[in-house]
Amino acid sequence: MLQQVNGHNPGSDGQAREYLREDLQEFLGGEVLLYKLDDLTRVNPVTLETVLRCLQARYMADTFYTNAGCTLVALNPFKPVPQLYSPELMREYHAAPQPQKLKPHVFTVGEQTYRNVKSLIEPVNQSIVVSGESGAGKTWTSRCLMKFYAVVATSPASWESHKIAERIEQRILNSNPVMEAFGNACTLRNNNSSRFGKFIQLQLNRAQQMTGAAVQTYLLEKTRVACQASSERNFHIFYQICKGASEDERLQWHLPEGAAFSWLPNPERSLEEDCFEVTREAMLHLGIDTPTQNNIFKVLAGLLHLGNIQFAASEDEAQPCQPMDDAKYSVRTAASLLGLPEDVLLEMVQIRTIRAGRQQQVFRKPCARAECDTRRDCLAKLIYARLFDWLVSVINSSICADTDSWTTFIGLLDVYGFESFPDNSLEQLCINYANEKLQQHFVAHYLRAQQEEYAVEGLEWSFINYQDNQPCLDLIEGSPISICSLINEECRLNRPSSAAQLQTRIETALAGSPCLGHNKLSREPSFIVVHYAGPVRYHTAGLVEKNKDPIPPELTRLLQQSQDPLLMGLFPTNPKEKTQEEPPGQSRAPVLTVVSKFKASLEQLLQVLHSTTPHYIRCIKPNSQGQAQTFLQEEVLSQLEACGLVETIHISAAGFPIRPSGPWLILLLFLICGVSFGSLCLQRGTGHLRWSEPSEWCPHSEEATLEPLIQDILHTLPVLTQAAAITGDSAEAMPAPMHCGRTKVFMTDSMLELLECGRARVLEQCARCIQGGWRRHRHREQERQWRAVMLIQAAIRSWLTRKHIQRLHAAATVIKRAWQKWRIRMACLAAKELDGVEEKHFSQAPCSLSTSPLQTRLLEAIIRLWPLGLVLANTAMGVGSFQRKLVVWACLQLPRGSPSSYTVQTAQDQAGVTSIRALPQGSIKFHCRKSPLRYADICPEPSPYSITGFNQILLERHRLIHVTSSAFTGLG
Ligand SMILES: Nc1ncnc2c1ncn2[C@@H]1O[C@H](COP(=O)(O)OP(=O)(O)OP(=O)(O)O)[C@@H](O)[C@H]1O
Repeated sequence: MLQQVNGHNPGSDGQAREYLREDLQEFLGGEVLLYKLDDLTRVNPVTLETVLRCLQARYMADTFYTNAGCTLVALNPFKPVPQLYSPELMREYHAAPQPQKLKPHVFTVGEQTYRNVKSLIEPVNQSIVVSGESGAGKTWTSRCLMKFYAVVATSPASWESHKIAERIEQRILNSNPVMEAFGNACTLRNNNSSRFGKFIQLQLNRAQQMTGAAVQTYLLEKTRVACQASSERNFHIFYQICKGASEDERLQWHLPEGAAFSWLPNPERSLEEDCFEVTREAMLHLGIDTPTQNNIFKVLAGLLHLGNIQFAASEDEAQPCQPMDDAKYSVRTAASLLGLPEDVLLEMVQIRTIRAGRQQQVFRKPCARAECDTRRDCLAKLIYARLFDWLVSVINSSICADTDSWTTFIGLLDVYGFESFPDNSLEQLCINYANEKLQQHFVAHYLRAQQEEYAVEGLEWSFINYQDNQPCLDLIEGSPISICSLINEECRLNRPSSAAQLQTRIETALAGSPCLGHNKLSREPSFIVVHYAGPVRYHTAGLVEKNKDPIPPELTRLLQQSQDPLLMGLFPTNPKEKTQEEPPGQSRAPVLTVVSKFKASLEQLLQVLHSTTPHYIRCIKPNSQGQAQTFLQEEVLSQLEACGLVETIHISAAGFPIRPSGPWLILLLFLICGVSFGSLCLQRGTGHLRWSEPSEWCPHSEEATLEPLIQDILHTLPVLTQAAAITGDSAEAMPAPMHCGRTKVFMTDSMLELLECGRARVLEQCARCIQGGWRRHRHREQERQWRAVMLIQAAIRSWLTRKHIQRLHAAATVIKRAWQKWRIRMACLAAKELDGVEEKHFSQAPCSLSTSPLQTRLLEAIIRLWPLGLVLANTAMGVGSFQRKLVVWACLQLPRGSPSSYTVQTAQDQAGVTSIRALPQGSIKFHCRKSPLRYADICPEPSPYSITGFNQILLERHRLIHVTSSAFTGLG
């Protein structure tokens, strides 16, 4: 046995009951804090009582959302909880890595669907089915979801596109108050009850931004325009115009303050939905300008006056019934507001036109008082239904995106809740039929399909009983005989319908159905249908007429004569348009009854739902009085029973209710076991893995490949489990079950959690590995770049140095030239400094000497004796100036070229040589202390001389003679 419900083998009934009682006591009396249980699958045992107690505990702790496996249970708080729906919270759920780990919320469902669309795993389109009884909070929930998508599915790309997206979202949100004003009404169960069903398709583009929306409506309860149950009200819009119109508008629309209208019951009740300004504002945003709005409200005022036309019974059948005295004003006003001639309007209501015979001769038959009332009501219903449809089309044209601008959608289905009144008719039958269909979708999609799949896949599964409503659906819509088919047949038979006859037909033809009942004590003809949400008794009186919904053709023709611009648009005089109002015999098309039209639209809706991944939100009404903090167990219990929540939890808890968010499992298998991506694909909604090419399916080969793969994972599990236990990731250290079917892998939520942990670890390792590799690569790259930078720097430096040296050379040349000039000048100056007398003689001597070979020889002889010569030259006595010079010249071996290349200075007043100077020998060299390379830290070799040349002082009196160069350090 693979699964056991609540952990027990179904043994004997008594024993099982005993176990259950013990479990129940243990659970309820135990330490478990019920309000902390976010998921009802953790309730143990799963019974109505435990589920109820858990929901109650959470409700009293102001926790309104609870997971129940695949379903979200939403309890109506009946009080404002603004912090629960703030944009910040929406963003928090949107940004959360795993929104499922946050507290259960309608935003979790919203985010999950949004991520599913993003993941692009088939089926990409999503739908959210919001169900529950009237007043449970379906419309509120849908509104919340729309606001959520308006916040999260916006375009952050550019300011302009953001503005466009904002405008679209605003329009989509503005459609709510308009549709609620025209389609909602205050009923006994809900002050703002939707009197129509709607499917809102939120259209997303490739970037998953909301680009538009489309609204599909179902079965507006148009009878409410002319007939309201006691303590109920007409559609909100009538009260809005009566309460919110300005003085001018009141005059125009003939709505004086405090005026009584028979179709406006309970006007004294003030609701927050009566806000006329909100509706007008929203209409304006949707592109309905003020003149058109005024036209609409004028027509609605006309309908209110039409309702005040009461007829007096005619004593003569041949004479038409006349309106009562006080109704004449109403006839006049209604006619003027509807743009119709007063007499024609009255005549059309009073007199029926009959066509008979082959020539289609026209006969006029005055109607009885009741029929006059019916025709009047029919006129009002016809106008209101057309107006509502027109409004929906205007809304759609305002919010709908071009077909090529959106690729995916999220559908929100908000249909009227299950209804059961003391007096139920065709409207309730249709509403409850729709609810049965949706329940069937849930049962088929989730409860039955999942269990059947386990069987097909070869898993051992102990089937859980659930309430399958298929027999009920068979009773209502089945083929060949069902309630719908019988009612339709009555319509086609074109005979006076009898309520008793219809009851008998239904009872006889459908006697075998387990869902058909009959209250023998009831005197009124009726039948009982045992719906999944409980038995409902439907009265057969008027059922066939309502199903026919006959619209006398003369009424349509009347409205085609209207001079009112709005009615002219609603009732065009288009001969091509063939409606069901055409007299029988002129059209061969089968008569479209209300039931057949509704059935067709439901089928269409179900087709859409089947093509999407469904998500379910069950709204629960904690009490029928609409009071906060009041949890009435009995009322909630009946709702839990009705929606089969306990069965859902059973299957979710015991089964494999994985709802993965993306291709994580494939990735995990790929990482852990090396499976290629192509070989597996994930089937969303069920959370099952299957092979990607079912056409090439070969069970044996597949099993052969899949089985070891799964075994590998199962072997990895203990490791994962231990790691999870160490890190405290998962509370349960026991390996969770995972099973391999023929073509799919099945696993539970805890298993999913475990695998998620393993995947996170593997991904972390991979990330580290990638990071290491990347760092190494980056380091190498940086080194390469560093070297290149050095090279470039060196090249630039050497270029700069070359440039600098060239500049220095140029400068040196300039300096050299200047120096040479200066030296010559200095030499001249130096020469002038010397003793002038001897100079004159002496200056010629070298020239003569230089030319005389004798002198040359003499000099060569003396040259070796220069030290002695110097001494002689230095003696003050006995040696003349010229001789002294000669001796010095000879001793020092001074060059013989230019006579100005040396000077011998003598003192005038003193004997002897004062100084001997020579002009610089050789070239001037500049040495710098620092390298001209800009950044190089290189010092030149220290040089003993900074500058050579200039004056060589060979002999200086009063000092020692240095035959070395004087240092001119300052010139460096
Ligand atoms: N989450 C919520 N927070 C606060 N109030 C809520 C919430 N949900 C519902 N309500 C209250 O309950 C009322 C009924 O809710 P709503 O109109 O959504 O019910 P419904 O299921 O759509 O009913 P119907 O089928 O008749 O249209 C709302 O007008 C609102 O006052």
